Amino acid sequence: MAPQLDGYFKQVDKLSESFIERLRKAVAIPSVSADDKRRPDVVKMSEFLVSELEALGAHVESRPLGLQPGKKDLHLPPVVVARYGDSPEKRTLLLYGHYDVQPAGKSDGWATDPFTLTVDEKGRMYGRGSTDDKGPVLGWLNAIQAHKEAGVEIPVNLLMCFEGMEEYGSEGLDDFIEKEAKPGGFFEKADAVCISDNYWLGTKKPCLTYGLRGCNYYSVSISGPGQDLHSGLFGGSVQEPMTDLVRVLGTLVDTNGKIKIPGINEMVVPVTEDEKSLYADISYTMDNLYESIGSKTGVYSDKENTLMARWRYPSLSVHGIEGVFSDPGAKTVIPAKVIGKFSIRTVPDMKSDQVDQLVFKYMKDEFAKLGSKNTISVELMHAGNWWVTSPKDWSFTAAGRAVEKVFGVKPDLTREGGSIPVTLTFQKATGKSVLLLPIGSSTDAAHSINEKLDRWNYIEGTKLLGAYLHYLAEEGMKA
Ligand SMILES: C[C@H](N)C(=O)N[C@@H](Cc1c[nH]cn1)C(=O)O
Ligand SMILES: [Zn+2]
Ligand SMILES: [Zn+2]
Repeated sequence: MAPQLDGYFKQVDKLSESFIERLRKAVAIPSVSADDKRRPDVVKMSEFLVSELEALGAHVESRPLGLQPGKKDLHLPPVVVARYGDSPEKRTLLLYGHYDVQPAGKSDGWATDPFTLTVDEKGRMYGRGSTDDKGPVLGWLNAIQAHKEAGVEIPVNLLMCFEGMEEYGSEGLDDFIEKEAKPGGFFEKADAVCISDNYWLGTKKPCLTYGLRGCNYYSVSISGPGQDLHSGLFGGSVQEPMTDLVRVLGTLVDTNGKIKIPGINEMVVPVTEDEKSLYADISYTMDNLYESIGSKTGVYSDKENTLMARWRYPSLSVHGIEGVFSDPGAKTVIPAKVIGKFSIRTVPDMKSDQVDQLVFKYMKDEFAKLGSKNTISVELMHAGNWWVTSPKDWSFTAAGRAVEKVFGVKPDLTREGGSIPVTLTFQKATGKSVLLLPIGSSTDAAHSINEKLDRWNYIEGTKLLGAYLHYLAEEGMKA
């Protein structure tokens, strides 16, 4: 195996500039799933993937998902499914990734245009989607290309599933996966599933991830006046929706992240001594946190509590308010209707529907305490489940060997604070091992301004993804 991998690695290095060009083209397509006006760009991004995969010789299909629930005449972007290799002698790996991105605008504070890949002198490649998740998705395509051009056979069959709504709760994908995993479906032959869509704990040491938090995302809308009002003419004589909203939002969570909604924390499984002992070996320091967040404003001063807060406890974040004055300057307006957005990251054993009921009741009760004549409505916008698995199967072993081969270290075993809604769906629908194999680092600023992927992570990460396929084939023979 080793000489074959050496040929593959050399080819990855040779092709590295073309891989960066591939990422440049992908980042230039603003495939923002949360913005209805950008839907044609999300579709364009799916077409880009189709043409890149076809050029590599894969069998590719663009599958429609129908209309987006709750939206009039707006179609969901297609799921791109592909097959590369179909040998009955080989194991089959199903890859999942997403080609949509979070919203981004220069006015948010980006140093460069978010949809122009900008590479600096240190090899940091800035652009929306560079690390989440266009870079890792293209990493798989790069791995196929480098194998082909090096004349090295890929020792497993590949199935691919790339979606365009992950950043909006993977609308419509659960049913699709369940159907395609059944006999006769596109994913029927999958022996394992691998997802590259999260991040290392630091900047140098790779990790294998065996857990994710879920995410229940809510909107709370408060309205009163029939239109926006002049605060000089009406301030003091009308009840203001914005005042009510900030007061109810302010009751959700305290400064140290404690969720104030009764019943939520009670659903969390207690920490065992065994679990506590796992944290000691993880390579993580408080400086890793400070480097990632760009400040020293963490809640805890030790790594155990910091990691537990990220991985195994729920959190509640307030994200924004629609309908407000948010430009520079001083506008004296009373907004007539405001919509707050917040989400709860869920963990074992929280039940999504029960969380919803607790949230709805709490918001209603807190609003009632204000004695306001305005009206409130709270809705769940989307929800995705948490997922935890055992990191001890053949796929994790294969990935651990690939990390050692490419990076010369044993990977950390981690859980992830973020969410990938369909992970549990893949596990349940296929009944197979699901592994998260990230290539991005803790400083990549996914979802934030100045998102980036380091050239080193992209290229060495492509080597890692390719090497994993070889060790998977080996481990698959033993399993
Ligand atoms: C971890 C993954 N790359 C990611 O960013 N997932 C999103 C998924 C999501 C859930 N609601 C909206 N988007 C996340 O964790 O926020
Ligand atoms: Zn994301
Ligand atoms: Zn992602």
